[in-house]
Amino acid sequence: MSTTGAQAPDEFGLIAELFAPLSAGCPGALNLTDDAAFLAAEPGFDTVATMDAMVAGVHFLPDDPPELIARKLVRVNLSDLAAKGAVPRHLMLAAAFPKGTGMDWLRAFAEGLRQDVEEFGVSLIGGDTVATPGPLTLSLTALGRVEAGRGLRRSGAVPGDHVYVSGSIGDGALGLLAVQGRLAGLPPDAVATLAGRYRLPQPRIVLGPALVGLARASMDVSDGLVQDLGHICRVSGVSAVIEAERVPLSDAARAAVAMDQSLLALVLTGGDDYELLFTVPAGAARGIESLARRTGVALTRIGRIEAATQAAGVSVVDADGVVVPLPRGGWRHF
Ligand SMILES: Nc1ncnc2c1ncn2[C@@H]1O[C@H](COP(=O)(O)OP(=O)(O)O)[C@@H](O)[C@H]1O
Ligand SMILES: Cc1ncc(C[n+]2csc(CCOP(=O)(O)OP(=O)(O)O)c2C)c(N)n1
Ligand SMILES: [Mg+2]
Ligand SMILES: [Mg+2]
Ligand SMILES: [Mg+2]
Repeated sequence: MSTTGAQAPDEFGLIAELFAPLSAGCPGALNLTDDAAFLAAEPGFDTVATMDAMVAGVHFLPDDPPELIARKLVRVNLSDLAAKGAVPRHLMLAAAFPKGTGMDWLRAFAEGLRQDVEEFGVSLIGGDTVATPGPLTLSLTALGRVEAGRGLRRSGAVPGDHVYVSGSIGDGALGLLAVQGRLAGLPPDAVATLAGRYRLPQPRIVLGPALVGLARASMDVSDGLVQDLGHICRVSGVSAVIEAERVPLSDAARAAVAMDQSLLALVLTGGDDYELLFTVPAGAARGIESLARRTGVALTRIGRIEAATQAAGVSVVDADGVVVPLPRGGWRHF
């Protein structure tokens, strides 16, 4: 690689050394030496395309480890593909690195990408690399495939459906508090677990495709459980009730809420979960149980779909059926 010094990246050397090896699984990417990549259309499949951006200070902390920033970027996108029932195939990365970013940082970032490209069996087929006077800004496009016409949508929930969520809710939002040192009093192993869930979400890439033909509506939880279920409700023309005590909490999150009850609202609305939220007909409970066993992912019924009441009407009720007041449903950038 031609650089003017060990720590001075050069745009084309960077692409050749750090990113081109990640394209190896896709011959049409031409080793990242052309204007664009060529992807053969696959008969019988729909291509599913999604894009999420991440900005330092907004989605992660500027001094988070570069490997984990890269892997979180991959995972938040694969989470969207999983939510559509799609199997991930290709990634495209637009990266705006702050001027002065050193080669060590960039190598570590590419190493994180490499780990997840390998783990999830995808290829980096293109992108763009620029320098910015602003904060680190990353955008990833993820392409996947699903049997034609069978992809899962946010629309399709009907009154009487049961609402399910995968894994546990609230760890990501609590994890941000953990990495900021704002969960003093929590045992160190719980702090570490929550921090890990914030920095390295686990996209449900096996569960998502297995929900095809089973879920009536599906999305991933990124902004916050309540707000995101509101999106399903709005496009499905229904409302929903979440029973707060049914929402699955990890042991670490349970310990945090036991320490400070006010954290329950953060669990329900804080986001950064990257779990799947879906509805199924009431009679599908056995199918869901066996799916949970097969995938090893906990699937918990947290509520029900009802006829539309108000716009995006999601209410959260406690064990006595009393509405739990929440200041907001989830994260909003604006
Ligand atoms: N700047 C944009 N240009 C085009 N489409 C966008 C833009 N921002 C968001 N979208 C689209 O709006 C929809 C909702 O986006 P978003 O709330 O970010 O979904 P998610 O939380 O799953 O990433 C998606 O279909 C997304 O592709
Ligand atoms: C440093 C930091 N502050 C705050 C948050 C909380 N946060 C920022 S964006 C966001 C929502 C998810 O990001 P978004 O860009 O909306 O992704 P999408 O919903 O499009 O998948 C959350 C919960 C965070 N992850 N990191
Ligand atoms: Mg998005
Ligand atoms: Mg999503
Ligand atoms: Mg969002």
